[in-house]
Formats: sequence, C-alpha cells, structure tokens
Amino acid sequence: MAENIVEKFEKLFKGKYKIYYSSIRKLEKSFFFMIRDQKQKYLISIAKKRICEKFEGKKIGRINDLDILMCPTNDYNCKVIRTLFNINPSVCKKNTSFGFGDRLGLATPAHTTLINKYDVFPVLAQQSVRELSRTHRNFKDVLDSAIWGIFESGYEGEFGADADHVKDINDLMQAAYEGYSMYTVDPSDHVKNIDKINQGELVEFYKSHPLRKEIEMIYSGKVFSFEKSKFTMEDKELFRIFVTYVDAIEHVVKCYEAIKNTKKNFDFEVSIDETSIPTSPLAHIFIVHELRRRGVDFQTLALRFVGQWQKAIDYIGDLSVLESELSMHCEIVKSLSGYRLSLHSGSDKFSVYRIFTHYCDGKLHVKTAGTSYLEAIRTVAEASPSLYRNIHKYALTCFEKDNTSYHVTADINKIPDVDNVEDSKVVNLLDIPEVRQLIHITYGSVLTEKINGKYLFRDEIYRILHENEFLHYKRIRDHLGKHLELLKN
Ligand SMILES: O=C(O)[C@@H](O)[C@H](O)[C@H](O)C(=O)CO
Repeated sequence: MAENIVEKFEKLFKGKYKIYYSSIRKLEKSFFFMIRDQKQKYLISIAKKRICEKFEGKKIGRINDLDILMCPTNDYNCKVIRTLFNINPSVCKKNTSFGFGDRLGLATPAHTTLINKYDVFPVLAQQSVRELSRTHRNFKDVLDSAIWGIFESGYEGEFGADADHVKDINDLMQAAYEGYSMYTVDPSDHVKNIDKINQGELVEFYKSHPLRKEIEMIYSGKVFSFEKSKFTMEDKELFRIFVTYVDAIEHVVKCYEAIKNTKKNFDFEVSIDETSIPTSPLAHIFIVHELRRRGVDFQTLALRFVGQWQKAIDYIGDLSVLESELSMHCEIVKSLSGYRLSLHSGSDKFSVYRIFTHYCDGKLHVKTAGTSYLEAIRTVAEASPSLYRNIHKYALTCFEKDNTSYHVTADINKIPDVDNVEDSKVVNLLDIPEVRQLIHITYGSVLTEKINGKYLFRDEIYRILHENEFLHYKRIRDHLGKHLELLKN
C-alpha cells in the first residue's frame, strides 16, 4: 500500500522531488516520508485532513481521499513526529556507547547506518555548550536535527541525547526541558591546579574546610586494594587530592541534585577530561567514593588520562605509560563497579581504541564530534576547492583566537599555501594533522562569520553538502566506521 501511495506521489510530481525511501512510515491509513528538492528537505504527510492539521505545512495535492501536505523540517513539525512515532532519546542499556557529535546537524542519517553493523548504543544528539555557543545553536536545534536525521534514515532503535560539557545549571535545565537523556557535567573550572597556588593559601583552605575532619576520618591512611594494585591514602596525598577536587565535587553534587529534581531516568556523566592534571588512581578512587557518599548516581566518568588528547589527531604520548595507567583505572572501575569510563576527544584516536576496549572489557563510552565536521569539510574540499580555499584562509586568521579553549599545538606555519595546491589535491590537505586541527577548532568562526549581514561561508557550506549528500554521507560512514571497527570487542 505504501509503495502504491509513493508511486502515485512520484507520478503526480513527475520526479520533481527525490524521495527518501528509507523514511517511509505508515500510521493507520496515513503515510509519511521525507523528500528533497535542490535546496532543502521536507516532510510529506499524506493523510486525512484531521491528521494533516497536526502539522505546519502547505497542501500540494490529493491522492485517493487523502491530502498531501508538504511540511518544513522545523521544530514544530519535529515535535509532531516525535509524538506520532515516539522518537525520543533514552538511557544507555549497552556496554559500549558512542557519541556521534554533529556540529552541522546533517550527519545523523549517515551515523545511523553504522549502528546496525556495530553493537553500540548511539548518542546521536551530542554537542557541548562550547560547540553550541560557537555555532549559535541550542540543545533544541541539536536534538531536532538528530530526530529529523533518524526519521530520514528510518532508524528505529534507541538513541541517546547528551548535553555535553555543561558547566552551568541553567544549561542543564535547558537540556532537561528538551528531553535529553544524558547530562555531562564539567566541573573543571572548580578543579584547583594546586601547583599554581600559594602553598600557604592551600593549607589554610584545607585546615579551615568544614569537611576536613570528616574526610580525614574516612580516608586518612586508608588502604585500597585491588586485583593487582594497592593504594594507600597517605595524609600528604589526601591533602593534595582534597584541595584539588573538593570544590569540583561540590559543584557536581549541586548539578546532579538539580537534574534529579527535574528528571526521573537519565544518564549522568562527570567529566574532568579537560583538566590540566592527569587523574591519579587515588584521585579516581576519592572522586568515586565522594560522589557516591554525596548521593550522586553517575553512569560514566571521564578522567583526564595521561598524555595529550588533542582535537582531530591521534593520541600523543607513550602508549605503554597510558596502558599501565589505564589498567589501574580499569581495576578500580571493575572493583567499585556501577559505572563506565568515558573517553572524550575520541575523534581519530585510533592508536588507543584497542587498549581501551581491552582494559575496559568493552564497557566504555567514546565521544566524537569534530571528526564528523572534518568529513563535511572534506566533502566541501572535494566538491568545491575554491570554497574550501576561502574557508582555509579565513580559518588561519581565526586559529589563535579559537585555540584559546582547545589548546591544540598545531604549527600552522607548516601548512602549505592553499593557493599553490591544485584543485584535485585540495582535499588531501584534510589528511595533514596541522590542517585537521586548524579546521577542527575554527568551526565556530567559519560557520557564523557574516559580512553585511550575510554568512561568509555557512550558506555555501550547507548548499554544497546538500548537493553532494551522497558523498558527504559516504565520507562520514567510512571515517566513523573506522572508529567503530577498532572498538569492536
Ligand atoms: O569540541 C567540543 O567542545 C566537543 O567535541 C567536546 O570536546 C566533546 O566532549 C568531545 O570530547 C568530542 O570529541
């Protein structure tokens, strides 16, 4: 029946639109699917008038006794399809989960095609507050884009929505209002870098802290024994760990209580991956015990692992040291149980995936985001070398400013002059580590810069990606597939 309706639609509009056959859904006697023209995508509702009236849209014809409504893929209509088809984020129920961050809101249909091949729980809506502020999007935009992408691809499995690297309770509440299923609280602004603070001030802070006596009672001299490792909380170490993390833990508790008062069922992640100091095994133990003692039920914990986890490129550091540290952290996780480690900046960290999968025994969350953006810009470079050249040259002027909160160490002077690269070779620039970091962190400037009220690049980028959707989706499938292949347990 659906084929019959779609055939009649195609005949009626004589191939004017491309139909996403994967999106066709039937609900009682109504039919819904997505189409696209040269400029944008639409939802088509072929239904009785009373059903069509649920949507915002334009009547463009009738088939049998049903109206054909052409609807914009806007927030209003997104809410209608979420209700009609129960497309809502849920908590993770698998050992391995993967964050498919999507800065453009275009990648989900490519991301979902990977899920059936790999047994991971997909977090299809994931953006940090930093990304949102740089792209001028909000949590609603991110979730809407993911849901339209799910509808387009016909994906019917569960998925997560992660409000990532949230530092402010107001942002948490916004994400909760939109129905997010995962909240990643980033207390790093409250983690003290004690090597840069006057020792006298630290001692005064410690001695005068209201929790000091209780903490000393619980942890001073305590021995924590695990399968292969043993750690003793000597007073000197307790002092360092307490003054470093006590305020951060306090902040996490406040955030957790705020969410707990708003949502019943959600995944909670604590993320200290962006602190300057690697998390020691004893600090890991202290943080878990203190969070639990304060009533925080967290599902994932993003530690600051040893080495450099720079955006867009592989891990920088001694893998044997990482392996040794990770084995201790995983012993702790296994013993304290009830949570998984979360690996941030997971994009392109190919050399460490096997190590994490092995020591975590496949119980792991991995976050990526910029790597899907890089594959989009790779598509632009392939389809429109001239547009890429302009993006590239503009990105060079923004690098220093945009790097203030990403801290990549790319030496942009090593980057070839893009005007001396022939068109067919421009795409290869995206394989140069310095170029990857340049493009990865300047996304906000590139996507939002305007001249005389007109976007400098944004509209052109979306146009090129719309026109080259097949190539864009392929690039993402291939590259994210490489990540997931290495995560297979
Ligand atoms: O760029 C960002 O803010 C995000 O990608 C953020 O770093 C995220 O938590 C991540 O690690 C994705 O790789």
